[in-house]
Amino acid sequence: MRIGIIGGGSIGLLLASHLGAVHKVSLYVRTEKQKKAVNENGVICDGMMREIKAYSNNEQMKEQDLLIVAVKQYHLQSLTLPSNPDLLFLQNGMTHLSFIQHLPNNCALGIVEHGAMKASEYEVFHTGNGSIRLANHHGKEMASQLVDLLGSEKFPIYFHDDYWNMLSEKLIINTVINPLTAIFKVNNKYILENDHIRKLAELLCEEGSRALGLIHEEQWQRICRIAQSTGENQSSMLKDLNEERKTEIDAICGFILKKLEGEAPYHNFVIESVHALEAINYKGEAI
Ligand SMILES: NC(=O)C1=CN([C@@H]2O[C@H](COP(=O)(O)OP(=O)(O)OC[C@H]3O[C@@H](n4cnc5c(N)ncnc54)[C@H](OP(=O)(O)O)[C@@H]3O)[C@@H](O)[C@H]2O)C=CC1
Ligand SMILES: CC(C)(CO)C(=O)C(=O)O
Repeated sequence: MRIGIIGGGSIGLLLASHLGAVHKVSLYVRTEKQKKAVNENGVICDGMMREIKAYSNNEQMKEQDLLIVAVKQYHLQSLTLPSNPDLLFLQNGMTHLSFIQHLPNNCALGIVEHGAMKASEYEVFHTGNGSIRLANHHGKEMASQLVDLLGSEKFPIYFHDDYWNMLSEKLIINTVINPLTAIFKVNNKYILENDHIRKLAELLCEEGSRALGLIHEEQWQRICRIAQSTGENQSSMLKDLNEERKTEIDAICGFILKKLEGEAPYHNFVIESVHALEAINYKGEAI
């Protein structure tokens, strides 16, 4: 299968390395510097090199059977996607649903439960072993076929029959753990270990569950399990702030706030707080 991966970040490089073992993978990047680096060095994941061809956006994109979109939510609008290949979107959050709904392509969605950290233009570390879940969105149903074609024992991929449930169950985790760990600059386990952060986490969980039609008590138990199992990790939002990048706060917490028509005071507070931290980074005011 000819697979194009758009975005040579942590997830794009991780996927290129794993899927490149079996499929013809092309990596679409937006800088000449990264294109040159990948074409000269391949993609290296945990020290293992895989030869991958990198292209600038749009070069031969329409010849791919499948395009996997691995850019951040806030970069989706910058993409020009050809109308024929099947598309698979892997973003955290849920604001991409409005972007996807108008696309003429067959579209599927996925959630990534791996941890990955980009170390250079062509190198990535697989920091948390997990799985990927896929569900159909619109057009020809392709998710179960992709599960069979792309999954392996080492890199498991599972089918989910309801994209809304699949994304909601990931979103509720991110809307609680990510902003609090980013604001307080703590690893995930502090959601449980610090009584004050825990109280705020429960309040965010209540708002998030209400917005998504999920049962609060069940979701709180899931969040506790994930905060424990990923206890030593930095959340992706904390990493974004530490590396002075924009965060996905609007795609994650902003989706909940919009669903509740602004009636979510704790979400409102964390959204403004994370934007304040982004602005402090941006202006170089951090102390
Ligand atoms: N990292 C992780 O462990 C996990 C990430 N996710 C989700 O996966 C998605 C991707 O995350 P992640 O890989 O970490 O993000 P990164 O920021 O590491 O990578 C995103 C990449 O997209 C590239 N990009 C942006 N715009 C374009 C464009 N127009 N054309 C081509 N490339 C473009 C960026 O390029 P440039 O470098 O030039 O800016 C960057 O390399 C996010 O929604 C995230 O929430 C989900 C679970 C875990
Ligand atoms: C599950 C969790 C919170 C792990 O860190 C995550 O998905 C993230 O950091 O974005």
